[in-house]
Amino acid sequence: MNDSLLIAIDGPSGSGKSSTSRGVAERLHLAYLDTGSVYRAAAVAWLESGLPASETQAITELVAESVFEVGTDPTAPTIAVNGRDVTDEIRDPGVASQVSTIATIQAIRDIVTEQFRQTIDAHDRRIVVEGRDITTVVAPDADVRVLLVADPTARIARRQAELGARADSDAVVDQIVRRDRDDSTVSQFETPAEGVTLVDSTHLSLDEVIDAVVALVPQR
Ligand SMILES: Nc1ncnc2c1ncn2[C@@H]1O[C@H](COP(=O)(O)OP(=O)(O)O)[C@@H](O)[C@H]1O
Ligand SMILES: Nc1ccn([C@H]2C[C@H](O)[C@@H](COP(=O)(O)OP(=O)(O)O)O2)c(=O)n1
Repeated sequence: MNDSLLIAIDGPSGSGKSSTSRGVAERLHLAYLDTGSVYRAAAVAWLESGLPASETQAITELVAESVFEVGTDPTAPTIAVNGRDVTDEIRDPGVASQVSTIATIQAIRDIVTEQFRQTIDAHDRRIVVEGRDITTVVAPDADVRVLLVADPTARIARRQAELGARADSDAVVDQIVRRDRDDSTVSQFETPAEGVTLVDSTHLSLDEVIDAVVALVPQR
């Protein structure tokens, strides 16, 4: 019997991918892979290196030589690069504002995509994977494929609420609107690809979104 259950969730920044994916993984006892955390950890390594953004070849080599370790427990996801835990550091606004430089280098996408597929296989394809190109590139053959969207105003408000006192309005808008624009030059996460279910979370609670995704799991 094939009991794989691979759930792919894509969407723009602040649409609720991480919260939803973690909730679905917990409910269905699946592992959880936050692919964005790897792009963010690669950005941490690059920013530390001091290489200019124009040095794409050297940045690609740096990422190729880096070792990423992703903790896939949905209750406590972690990310380390070259043996250093950067779980908290990857959320710094300075990383969020620069990460698209990494994410728009196609050679880097190819390297990490291969690593994501290895992680999926290492979990016998019982995993929820979230990002921007999971339904289209990383795992287009997933059992459940969802594009999770929400109005930009809702996404900005959510991110501001999350950052609380740390929130700088201009920076939050930049991280949502400008970053999505940059990221969408390399991934298609604004309209659902064929076979992908669109879920709009603008007026749904987190529990309702989790219910909507769980309801898509094929019964066998
Ligand atoms: N359906 C929802 N309704 C209200 N707030 C939500 C919902 N889903 C997520 N959030 C909140 O919005 C913020 C961004 O969610 P997150 O899961 O980090 O989004 P993403 O991974 O897509 O960037 C978090 O603070 C989260 O708690
Ligand atoms: N599969 C993926 C995952 C993330 N990315 C890019 C897009 C973002 O700029 C960064 C960080 O992604 P992340 O999902 O952590 O971003 P948000 O939390 O949604 O704001 O990586 C990507 O290009 N492809």
